[in-house]
Amino acid sequence: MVQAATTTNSKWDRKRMDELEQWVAYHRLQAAEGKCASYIPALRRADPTQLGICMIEPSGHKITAGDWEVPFTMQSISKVVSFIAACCHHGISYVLDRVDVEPTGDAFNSIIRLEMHKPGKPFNPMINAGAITVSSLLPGDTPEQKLDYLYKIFQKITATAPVVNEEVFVSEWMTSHRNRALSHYLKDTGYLDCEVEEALEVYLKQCSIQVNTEQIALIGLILALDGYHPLRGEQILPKQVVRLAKALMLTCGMYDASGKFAAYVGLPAKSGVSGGIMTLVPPTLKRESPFPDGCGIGIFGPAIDSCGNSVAGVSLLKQLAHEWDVSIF
Ligand SMILES: NC(=O)CC[C@H](N)C(=O)O
Repeated sequence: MVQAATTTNSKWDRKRMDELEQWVAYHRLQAAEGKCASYIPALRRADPTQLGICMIEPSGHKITAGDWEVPFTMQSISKVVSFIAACCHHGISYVLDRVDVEPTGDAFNSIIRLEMHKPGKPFNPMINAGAITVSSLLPGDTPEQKLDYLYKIFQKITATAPVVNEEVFVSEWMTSHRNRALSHYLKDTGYLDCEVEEALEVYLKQCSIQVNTEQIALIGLILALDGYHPLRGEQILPKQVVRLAKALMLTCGMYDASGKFAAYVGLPAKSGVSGGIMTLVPPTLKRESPFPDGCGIGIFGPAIDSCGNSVAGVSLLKQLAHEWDVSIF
């Protein structure tokens, strides 16, 4: 049985919470530098001044600050879960025959490299082209069956049944011309395992799964522990698959800002255009670390920058990584 994450009140904990609250109050102001995504009409209405964070340790202990309970859609954070799901079913080499593991330095929805390189294999599963290929690889003959496989993995990690935000899904489905173009191109070059509209339905529904920072932090925690679920006391995902996913998060997870994020924060992370960021601190031998046993981190701050990353979220993470010395490097 999965225990609910708990909140304790030790002195040390109070200190970490107080620091986090102060940082959230400060970095919330940075949101003015960004804007809520507007190319998906339903995301336009988010409150750009919101910022929240949840951190979960292997004990289930939770540290939170700001707007951590606000629901948002996973968007590209879901790409990590679908990549893991496809690898769990097919094995790593089958998936990597169809999507590469190289960063692009281009925008997340860029189409340019598909035609510039032969064969037109998508560069990595964290950009839209690669993620749509991965969604098409999920097992099942229909979008429902493919999503069902993905939902089961989501549920195993978070102990909650995924809920798709239909409004966000429909809003993107109706306007997804670029993703449709990418999907047609992938179909033409043989990198789609089902029909265009089916792959798109799976991809856009997985992007529309509604979460809050706690669920995102929980997924991050399982990744930090190489697939081990400490609250279930069980290895729920294969170690090699999780390690590969983390390498991809580090090199490609923040799109064309992944290099800067690795340099200034130093943690594997994945962002989404709704303003979510999933990141994690692996267990460390440095016992003076505030998180020696590791932790998962979920962030929500809907004002994003030109790369599609939460402005306030990234700036909060820079301070947190610096002050608490949690970079993996
Ligand atoms: N960066 C993102 O979060 C992109 C996800 C979004 N659903 C899209 O395909 O455009």
